[in-house]
Amino acid sequence: MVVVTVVLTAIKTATILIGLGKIAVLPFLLASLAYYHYDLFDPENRPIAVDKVDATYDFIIVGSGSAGSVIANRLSEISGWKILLLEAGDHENEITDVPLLSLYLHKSRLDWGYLTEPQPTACQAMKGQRCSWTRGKVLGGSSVLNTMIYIRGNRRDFDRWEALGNHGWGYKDVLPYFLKSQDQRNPYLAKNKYHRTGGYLTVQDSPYNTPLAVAFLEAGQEMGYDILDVNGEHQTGFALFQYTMRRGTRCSVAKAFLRPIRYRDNLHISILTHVTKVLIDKRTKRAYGVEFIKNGQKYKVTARKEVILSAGAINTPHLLMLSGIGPSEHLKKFDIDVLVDAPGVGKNLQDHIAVGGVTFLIDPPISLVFNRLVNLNTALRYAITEDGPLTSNVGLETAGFISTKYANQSDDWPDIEFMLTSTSTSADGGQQVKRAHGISDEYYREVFEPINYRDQFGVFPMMLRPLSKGEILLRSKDPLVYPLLYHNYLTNYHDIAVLREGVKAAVALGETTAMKRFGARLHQIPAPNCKHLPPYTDEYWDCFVKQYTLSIYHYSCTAKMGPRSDPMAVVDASLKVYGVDGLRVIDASIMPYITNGNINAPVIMIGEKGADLIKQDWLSESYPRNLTGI
Ligand SMILES: Cc1cc2nc3c(=O)[nH]c(=O)nc-3n(C[C@H](O)[C@H](O)[C@H](O)COP(=O)(O)OP(=O)(O)OC[C@H]3O[C@@H](n4cnc5c(N)ncnc54)[C@H](O)[C@@H]3O)c2cc1C
Repeated sequence: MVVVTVVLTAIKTATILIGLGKIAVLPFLLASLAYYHYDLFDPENRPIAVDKVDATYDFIIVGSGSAGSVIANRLSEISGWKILLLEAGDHENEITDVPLLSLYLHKSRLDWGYLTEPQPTACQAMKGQRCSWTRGKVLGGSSVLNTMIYIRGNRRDFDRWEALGNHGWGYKDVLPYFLKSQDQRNPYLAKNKYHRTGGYLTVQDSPYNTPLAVAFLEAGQEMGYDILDVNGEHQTGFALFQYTMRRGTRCSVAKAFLRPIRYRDNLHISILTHVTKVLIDKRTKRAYGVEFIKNGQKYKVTARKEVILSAGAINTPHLLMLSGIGPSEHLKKFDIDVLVDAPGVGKNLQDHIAVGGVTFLIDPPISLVFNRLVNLNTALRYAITEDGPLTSNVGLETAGFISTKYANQSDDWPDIEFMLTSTSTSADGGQQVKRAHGISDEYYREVFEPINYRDQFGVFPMMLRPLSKGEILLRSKDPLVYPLLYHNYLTNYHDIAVLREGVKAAVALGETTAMKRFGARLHQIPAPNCKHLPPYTDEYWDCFVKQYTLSIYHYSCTAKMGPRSDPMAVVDASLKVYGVDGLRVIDASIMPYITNGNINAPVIMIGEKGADLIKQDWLSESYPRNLTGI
């Protein structure tokens, strides 16, 4: 009876909350899960959320994403401190656990649903020329919607941060914080000094790979690259992805860092709570609390020690500006009292973009064709043996870090990451990928519809160190009105050139013997806006990269860390906001430059290190200075 009730509730959640009713196999999947994995369904497993918050806390954390959840865990280790974690979204659910279904979460109620302003330089294949900036609005933040790829970046990223004047952020300083979180389940990797077991965050290999995963590795070797651990000594080369997964299901930060501490009574978590402003004393310039809306009511809560903004690289600068910290002329236009003129807030926005549509058709039926895979058999495999196609991260199987001619070839700092997928845009017949990426009907119809449901693989070349920078501006002083998002992608010609070379290398990968074995051939229908240009020329590719420009959702750097001498720096190396006491930013916003790879692991590291910086400031001298715990 309990199982039946749980299944019915789960189906209701899946259909009403995130609109998954269209997957016919869903009820069966959920029933199998409930039967074999009651623990995953058990609502008692979830972090406990309070209905009402108290009047005051020691620390208030805004946002429970990849950084915020870590901070909530680490600060509440100190039993004498009382912590409040405020999150605009709701709990995760059973569907957010299933790796293959993550695209269904885009544009659902678990996504803020941001769209960029139309700009002519990129996303020309998208509806209204707007890029979809998917962002988690749920306990666990974007770690609940992401594709779980675990990449730490390159040691040079952090050494560059330090060289800018951010003492304590060099690679040797941050490596212990990557290790602190990690529970590496691959026994071979766990043995090397770059990995560790025993942390809260489970990192594992995919339980399921298609034959294409290994073929991609072989293709990389044929192109002259090594197969290596991309989170180890060197980065240039090919590898199967490592994922933040646990036994074939998503290991979000809520699962990793909040569930195990659900009984800590000094941590209060309030969900469906939208913070609208940081309260700052105008005279002393000290942050003393926040204002928020819950159940349609406005509330205030105060902090004895600090307010910590971990609302992510879009919402953190938005909140700073609403609170009077930002470019003064811009704030004045909206009649916002300027407390700190901080010109860097919302600027320096960096993201990783990839080129979509580099699709290869193949002959054997070995790729992830959606309607072939989501069936009773795969549902049972997922539920009983924790593997099978449902554990695939939407086909992302292999990484390739390569250097184009624009990177220093003798250095190990690649400028392109191939995301090699055993599926591609039209393998689901235009149902999910098209919707998630926001591709226009006309573009899809002309380019992809002719190969709906065909066996295919994709090479998504992602540019790692963009020079084009976007910005976030207020649209209104009403905190519930979304800000203006300008991506400015490809406004620096260098970025077009790097991506073009990335596409050429992707085409070359399809020509390797390893891929030709499957009859690989490039899908040739030209991009509609570029068909006047001769194919395979630089002019054609330069046009092509501006069409299906795909954000990889790594917005960052919008409240950057830097020394006081840098007028655009928003926080110092302790992540304290310049010009205000009692306020820190700890999330993807603080990166001065985006890291060389997918950024979830670096943001978790920032959460770990940020929590330690707080402890170092507030705990007595006798408290251990090295808090990495390893
Ligand atoms: C679809 C998708 C796929 C991705 N895939 C990968 C991947 O495979 N690998 C990888 O490394 N990275 C990936 N990323 C990126 C990575 O997940 C994010 O960069 C990272 O989670 C950002 O962490 P954060 O703490 O800065 O922000 P978030 O995790 O976004 O957390 C911010 C939290 O703050 C809450 N919040 C915001 N405003 C308010 C407010 N006013 N009041 C209360 N709460 C608020 C939000 O609801 C959210 O929960 C992906 C991201 C997305 C969206």
